[in-house]
Amino acid sequence: MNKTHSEEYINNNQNQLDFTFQNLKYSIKTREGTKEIIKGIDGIFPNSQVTAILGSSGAGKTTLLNIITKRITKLSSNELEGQVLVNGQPYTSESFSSFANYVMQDDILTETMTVRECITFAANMKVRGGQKKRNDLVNDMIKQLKLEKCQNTQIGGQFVKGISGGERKRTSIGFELVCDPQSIFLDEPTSGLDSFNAYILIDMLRKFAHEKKRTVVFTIHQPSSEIWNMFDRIMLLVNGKFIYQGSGGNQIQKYFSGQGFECPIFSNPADYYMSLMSQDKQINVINTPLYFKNYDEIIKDSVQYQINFSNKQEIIPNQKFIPIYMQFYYIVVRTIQIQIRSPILFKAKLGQVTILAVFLGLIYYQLPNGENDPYNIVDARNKNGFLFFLATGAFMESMNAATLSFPTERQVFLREENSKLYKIFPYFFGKLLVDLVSDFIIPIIFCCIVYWMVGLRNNLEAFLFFNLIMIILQFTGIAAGYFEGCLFKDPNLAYGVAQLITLPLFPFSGFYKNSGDLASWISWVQYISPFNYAYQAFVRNEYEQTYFIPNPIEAENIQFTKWEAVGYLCLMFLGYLILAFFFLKRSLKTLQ
Ligand SMILES: Nc1ncnc2c1ncn2[C@@H]1O[C@H](COP(=O)(O)OP(=O)(O)OP(=O)(O)O)[C@@H](O)[C@H]1O
Repeated sequence: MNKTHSEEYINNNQNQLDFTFQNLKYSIKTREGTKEIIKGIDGIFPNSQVTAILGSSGAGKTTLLNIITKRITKLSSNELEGQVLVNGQPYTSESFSSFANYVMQDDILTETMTVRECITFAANMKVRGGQKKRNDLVNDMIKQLKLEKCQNTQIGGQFVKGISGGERKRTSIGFELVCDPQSIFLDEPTSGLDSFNAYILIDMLRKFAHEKKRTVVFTIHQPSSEIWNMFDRIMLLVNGKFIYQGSGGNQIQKYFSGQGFECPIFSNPADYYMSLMSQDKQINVINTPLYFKNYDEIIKDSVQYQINFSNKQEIIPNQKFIPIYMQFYYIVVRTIQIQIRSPILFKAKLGQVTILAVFLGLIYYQLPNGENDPYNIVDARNKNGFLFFLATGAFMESMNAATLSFPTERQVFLREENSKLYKIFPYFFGKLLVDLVSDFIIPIIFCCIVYWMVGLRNNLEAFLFFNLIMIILQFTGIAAGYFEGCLFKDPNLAYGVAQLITLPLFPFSGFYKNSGDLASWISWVQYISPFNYAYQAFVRNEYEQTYFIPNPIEAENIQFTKWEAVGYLCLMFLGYLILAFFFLKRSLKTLQ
């Protein structure tokens, strides 16, 4: 062997992963008591093989997969015991994602993205190398999964019809497989697929295992006999314990026929063994202890032997985070794509703002500036009412929209975070950047209409400062919305609580009640009210030069300069963002 070949041999060997588990027990605490789900089992998922886990519903297949993939960890509400290793080494959920991927039962994908864009996003986030390499991988994956016809169709969801359930499942698989992980775990990958497409998929996974020496493990219900014959290794699980673990094909048939459970000719072995495992039949309930006894006597030692001699080579993970700035870039590009795909949202906002601006402009049309009647308190009060309306309306409008943003994307975010596609920092700030930029134009349009219609101070500097206040106010609203959205996972709850937290701050704006008249025990609230700072900035900006006597700046007890007020709004913006980031980080949990 020359040097290159020997290096390649070592690398290939190091990339072959054997997952082993010993004395694995898992139980959960319920109101009725402790429920044992996995009952002290040993096993091995060898590299270069396809392992299928079968069992009746509720046998513990998904739970076993969730434990091996580190989606289940020890909590106060459960008990988890035993050793789970890869190549003889323990691993964490973080390190798992550097050499393995997991396709869960639920296909959580971004609804407005197309099939190709979804798979490309995963490739961009996890595959190192040039764009050409990534494009080739994506093209290959689309071809292998037979997704060519729908590659440019949006995933779709509750409101938009998109791809079919089977195509969705295959896209989910492509999303994980495109990164060429050293091992892949799949929970019921064939559910929703017709028998032909199920066959194609398992064949593809088999080639992936055999040709690339990858570890492939999945749970499966009702495989056809053609699919059954493709399994290298089969695990049969009944009530959290194995009744068989070993090679597929003739060997499993020999094992069971040796015990008097002969699979009838011309019947599908999978159906036959599933019928043996069903706990709905009385005869199986009677036979189950016998299955376990035979397993302990005939199979257990050989599994132990395989575990002892499993691959112990050092692992060289092949999936690493791309640099943070690249993660940020791809998040930004995707968020823009999502926003462009929902032009209705932007148009609705634009329409709403324009109509509102004209409406307000008509109601407050050309308010007097006090030149002809400086003592007219009603005129000054009308103008203040308008400024107060802006201070609250602009904030609430942007906050409400932003409140829904995180909860509605939560599942996708958790799924991608669990797959370690990106870190929370680029996700959060990538989204924020797009939201801020797209919301930049709206307040400017609003100001251009309303400022001159209402007849506010006829001065360019005052007009520009008015725009600045509106922009900062909208940004603060977005940050407040992020905070409330990160606090709750349910969009409706987040929206409701946002109103509950914000509405009580209205009276502390200085308009409804003069800030100098607030009782001392409650007057501190004005300092956490964004409406107070916005209202003060608007009033200062408008009445810096005025004919009104007394000057409303004094009458309204305005304490801050306009720059100070805007500065405090900026601080609130930062404060909300820090809180939002903290709660988003805290909300991270392992998807099971
Ligand atoms: N958090 C939980 N709380 C209560 N019971 C649970 C919990 N998680 C799992 N179980 C129970 O554990 C058992 C095994 O669940 P699991 O999802 O692993 O079964 P499964 O073999 O994958 O079933 P299926 O084929 O129907 O998906 C079931 O009886 C399930 O109800």
